[in-house]
Amino acid sequence: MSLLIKNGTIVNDDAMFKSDVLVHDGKIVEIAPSIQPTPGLEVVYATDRLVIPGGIDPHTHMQLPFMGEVAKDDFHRGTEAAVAGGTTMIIDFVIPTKGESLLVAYDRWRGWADPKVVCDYGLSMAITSWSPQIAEEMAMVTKADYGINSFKFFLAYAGVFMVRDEEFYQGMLQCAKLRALARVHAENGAVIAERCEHLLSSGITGPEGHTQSRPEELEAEATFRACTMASQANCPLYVVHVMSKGAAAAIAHHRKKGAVVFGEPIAAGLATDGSHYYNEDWLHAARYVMSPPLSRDPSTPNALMRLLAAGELHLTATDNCTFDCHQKSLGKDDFTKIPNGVNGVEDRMSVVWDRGVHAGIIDPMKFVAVTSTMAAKIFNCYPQKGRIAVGSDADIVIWNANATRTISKDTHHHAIDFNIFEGMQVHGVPETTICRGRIVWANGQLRTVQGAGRFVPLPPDSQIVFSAVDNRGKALEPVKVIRSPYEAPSTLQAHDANANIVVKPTVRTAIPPGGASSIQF
Ligand SMILES: NC(=O)NCCC(=O)O
Ligand SMILES: [Zn+2]
Ligand SMILES: [Zn+2]
Repeated sequence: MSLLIKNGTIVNDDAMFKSDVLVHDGKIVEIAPSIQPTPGLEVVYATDRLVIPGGIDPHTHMQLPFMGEVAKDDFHRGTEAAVAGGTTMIIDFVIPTKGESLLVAYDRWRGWADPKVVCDYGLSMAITSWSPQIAEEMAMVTKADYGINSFKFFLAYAGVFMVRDEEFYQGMLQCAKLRALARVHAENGAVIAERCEHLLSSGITGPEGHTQSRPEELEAEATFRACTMASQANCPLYVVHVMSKGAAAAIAHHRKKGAVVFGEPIAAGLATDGSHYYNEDWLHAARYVMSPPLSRDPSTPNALMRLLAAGELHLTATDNCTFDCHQKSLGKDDFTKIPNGVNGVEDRMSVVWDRGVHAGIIDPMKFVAVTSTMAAKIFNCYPQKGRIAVGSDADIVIWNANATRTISKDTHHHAIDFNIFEGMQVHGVPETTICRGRIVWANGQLRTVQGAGRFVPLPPDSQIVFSAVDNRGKALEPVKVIRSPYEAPSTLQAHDANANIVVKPTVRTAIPPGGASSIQF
């Protein structure tokens, strides 16, 4: 099957130029200023439009069983929403229950996703408990048959997904050994659990309790701690859903010291804020419940976009994990029972264009970088994905930068009955979405086939993630001091003979490798 895209402006993360694009059998086979249509060739005109790599959303939770419910967008509805919004690949998470084999959980997720996806997808694996078997299985799933190259650790959701610091550290040592990326949900789960109890016992049962149980500094603290621990393990780290300025500052602090850390803001955090939790309409407020919560500081969304522009944050995702009004209402008497999660996969591209490019903060190339190319590089499927180039997969979006649309539950493709961006008018519209050479979205209509998407195995040792790690590791190697055997001073030897006499040795200060110390002994 062949397709010709004519008269468009190609945008990659590093260049923009006018050119035609010829697609054959799912791949881009030619890029040239003017390619002549041949009989039988389907031609799509992209005059005054941008031709961009399809979006890659590296953080979704389709049909996730969570908090006693199952997320409404399954791999079918969720990927339909994705392509309607200009995203052509998602990376979802296998999340085993505590103690469960990674291999068993992996098979379950593949069983859910493979028959349903309408676009390509990859998988990341959560580590929710620690044992020698889990360490061994981590090694197995990084092999080509399984195609996992990242592992996520939750520092929140006490008793469910949360791991202890020592488990997280062991997990990161194993990630570093396997050349896999560690990802972290960074919040202080222990303090949050305490605060939830305190708020409930003070009579605060509504969604405002959710945000008050998770002040921003608990995200900042956990982000700083995670970065520090990753640095000690010499393991690259990817912080998912960066929701606050404090968390972003922690990432920037560690990057300035040479750490390999990536930060991912999400569509919700870039376009809306935590004022919704205080809405007097309970259901309105509950719809926004997610963790970490949306920032209560109204200047945060713009600040996060500026940090993307400055390169202090690196790529965008959505954390798409949708629960409908009925599911949200299960927490009507207790905010800790409101299923956590919001939509985003359909609207991310438009939201980032609107708040980023249209607002004059980023240019179209940076837009491509933060919605597609960086994800492809970090998760090691570049340039198969994330680039308009000969040989790349024909995952392409024809983007109308001048059109606007109004986001609404009435027109979206999610399986839920509300949209957290309801009523928002956004500039930047995906007019045509092409997945591996097939048009799946055009003229406002889906043309998808269930199961037509493919699983994309993600190999370890991504260049952008691991190239600095070995040299960095040399500076962290343990230092041994070669000394002559210790001989006790004669005064000590004399007193040793008399056990009743306590000897106070001369006080001196030692400076251990890695920094000055005031330890006295
Ligand atoms: N974020 C959220 O509230 N729900 C999805 C699970 C997670 O990523 O923490
Ligand atoms: Zn999370
Ligand atoms: Zn998530």
